[in-house]
Amino acid sequence: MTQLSFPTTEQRLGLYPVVDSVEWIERLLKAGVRTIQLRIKDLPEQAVESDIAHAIALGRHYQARLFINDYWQLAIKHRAYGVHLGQEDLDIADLQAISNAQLRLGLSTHDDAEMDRALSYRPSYIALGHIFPTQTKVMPSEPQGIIDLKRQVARIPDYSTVAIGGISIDRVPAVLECGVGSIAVVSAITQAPDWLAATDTLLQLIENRRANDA
Ligand SMILES: Cc1ncc(COP(=O)(O)OP(=O)(O)O)c(N)n1
Ligand SMILES: Cc1ncsc1CCOP(=O)(O)O
Ligand SMILES: [Mg+2]
Repeated sequence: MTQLSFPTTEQRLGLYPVVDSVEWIERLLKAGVRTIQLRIKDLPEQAVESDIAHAIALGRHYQARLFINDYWQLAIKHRAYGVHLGQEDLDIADLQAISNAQLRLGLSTHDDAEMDRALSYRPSYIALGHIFPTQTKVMPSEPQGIIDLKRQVARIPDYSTVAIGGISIDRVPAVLECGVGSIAVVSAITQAPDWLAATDTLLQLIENRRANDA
């Protein structure tokens, strides 16, 4: 087997919205977001291919870092910037194919053992979480919390890291204090009464820049 190797990505990926439609991808790219994930769950490949292809084309147009969740074959086929996989996905995905295609790889971790496993693949980034309780995904484990996040980020100071799970705007300063390079959010944007205002505030807090008026 050839050695697995994945391209690096920025150590600080900044604000990282995770969304479930091309409409959200387009409006957030227009607003100035530059790291983003399309996360469509549990549909057959043929039902999602055109949305995935469209999202990847938009990512390219806006020169953004567009990650595809789960659907790694389609991400390879349409040449996405990167793929995000969880621990269960690792059991079935062909990492060699992702490496051969030179897509960036992001991996989820929930504890030290999962981080050790993830590090053995030398991915482009490591996601940590869920940090706080979340309504967006049913989680089998307890939230990690801030103290564990800080300890785990300190374990891998040279890695690109992403915190996810229950991160509301008011929790962002405490999460940034942990030294993490990126904050992934779903509901802080998609459930906000004013998504553009929320995106603007998150960009200011995390990247020290303003959103474009959409
Ligand atoms: C940035 C980021 N972190 C974690 C996840 C969760 O991935 P996974 O554990 O595979 O769960 P699903 O998202 O597939 O339900 C993520 N998508 N993005
Ligand atoms: C996909 C995912 N993986 C771990 S937590 C989570 C959902 C995060 O959503 P929210 O930001 O709304 O808590
Ligand atoms: Mg997954």
